[in-house]
Amino acid sequence: VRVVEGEFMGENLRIGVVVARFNDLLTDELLSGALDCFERHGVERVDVVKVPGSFEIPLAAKKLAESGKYDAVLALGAVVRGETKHFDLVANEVAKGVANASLQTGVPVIFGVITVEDELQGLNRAGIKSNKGFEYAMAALEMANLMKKLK
Ligand SMILES: O=c1[nH]c(NC[C@H](O)[C@H](O)[C@H](O)CO)c([N+](=O)[O-])c(=O)[nH]1
Repeated sequence: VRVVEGEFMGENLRIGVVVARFNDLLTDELLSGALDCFERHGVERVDVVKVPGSFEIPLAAKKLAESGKYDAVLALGAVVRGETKHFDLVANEVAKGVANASLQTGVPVIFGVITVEDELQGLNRAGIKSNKGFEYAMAALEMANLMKKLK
């Protein structure tokens, strides 16, 4: 049996990050966790693109992916149901948009958008209990390295 999987080395990788400003109390934490992960794995170059909200992530993510300049793109956002009536609309559109950006370009686009009931749940995922940003960055590293093996 031959198992193919991506390692976590960051040397020679170029990663693009798209982060939404909406709920930046949470997304700033996700971003710092992701940047910490990339730095500690020796990623050579990380470019960060900021967008107003999660709904705008797919367009920016697709632009980065189709530029051919990145081995993987990480999408970071926080959709909080809380006061939002169109929580499901935003969350579903972002998930679909991120998946399409990846499939249409052949570049891994990691779905790092936390969808939570309220701010506290968000904070638990953005630093109190764990930092999902770091975890999503690991997925970006693994997929970037895996793609190089599948070429
Ligand atoms: O990233 C988010 N954007 C949100 N809305 C903004 C949306 O992403 C767009 O930026 C906006 O609709 C303009 O296109 C959110 N809510 O509506 O609650 C949210 O929870 N998270």
